[in-house]
Amino acid sequence: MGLLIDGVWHDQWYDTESTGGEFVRESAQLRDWVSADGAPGPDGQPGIKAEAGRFHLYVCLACPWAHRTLIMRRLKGLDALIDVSHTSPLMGDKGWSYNEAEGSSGDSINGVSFHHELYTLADPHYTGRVTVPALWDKQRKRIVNNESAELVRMFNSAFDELTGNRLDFYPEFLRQTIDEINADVYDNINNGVYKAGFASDQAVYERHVSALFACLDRLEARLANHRYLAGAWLTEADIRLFTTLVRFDAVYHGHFKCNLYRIEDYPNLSHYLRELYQWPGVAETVDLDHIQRHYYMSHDTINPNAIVPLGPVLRLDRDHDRERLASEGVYQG
Ligand SMILES: N[C@@H](CCC(=O)N[C@@H](CS)C(=O)NCC(=O)O)C(=O)O
Repeated sequence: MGLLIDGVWHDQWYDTESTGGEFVRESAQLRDWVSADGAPGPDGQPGIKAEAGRFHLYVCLACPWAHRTLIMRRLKGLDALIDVSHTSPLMGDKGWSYNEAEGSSGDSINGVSFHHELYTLADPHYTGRVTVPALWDKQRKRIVNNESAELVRMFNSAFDELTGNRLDFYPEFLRQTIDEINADVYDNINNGVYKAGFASDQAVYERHVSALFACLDRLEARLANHRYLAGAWLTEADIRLFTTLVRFDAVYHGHFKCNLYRIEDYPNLSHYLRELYQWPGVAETVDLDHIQRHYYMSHDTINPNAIVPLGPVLRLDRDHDRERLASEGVYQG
């Protein structure tokens, strides 16, 4: 675990002392945008034209942010257009590695041993955290974008002409609802588990765990009469919630002490989780072995002996009862 300062790697745990025990996530810095015609991104980010075979996705299979991009890649039929390398699940003192002996795929594009080398290949003076996912441009030999929320949006539409896949996970008529849900879910759940788990102060931990479970209660109520978060359509909001839910009972409940309840204890959330897990293509993106090994073996301030628990047994392929609610599936643009 560490970061680059002026292109030099420093092994350093998150600094929660200067923030009163709070984990504060740094914003992603690389924000160029892949679009169908090379047009700029929605906030004016420099655009790059979508092309088959030009981009490579670097992920860690354990990472919930990277997992969003892997699901979108699969559901949008991009597997043949965007190839992938995955890191070792273990994040050691040099950060993410491509050590095949530990379960990485290796880096088939640049042949680097450590993920931070990709950041300094294009910018030898890079300063900041070195994160997955990262989308690599083979032509310009640099990371295009390292913000998963934006990669999800690009994958949703930029390659449609090339794939013929018109599934729209962010349809115009649902955007306001999706944006509102995303904001709540990001702050209290996706990032909420990290704010609880990395807190180094009792009161800070308690505040974030309380906010997390208050949000889970809101979602549980919503899912009583909505098949998906935005209603009858499956959208990116569901994909973004799924990657945290699927890690919850296996990791966040124990390792991050988010343990008032398990997802299994919520009737609607647990059945919803199983429906999404069983959605064609999704289960193949879930690697619970990498997920558990990553968290329990990479955070030595939290779990110094790096013992990985044997349970829980999740059985995500059990039946679910979500058919009782109306579904429109994914909107076709
Ligand atoms: N905003 C980024 C966050 C990505 C992120 O924090 N990834 C974690 C893995 S789960 C990471 O690489 N952390 C390394 C670090 O913080 O040093 C995104 O959503 O893409």
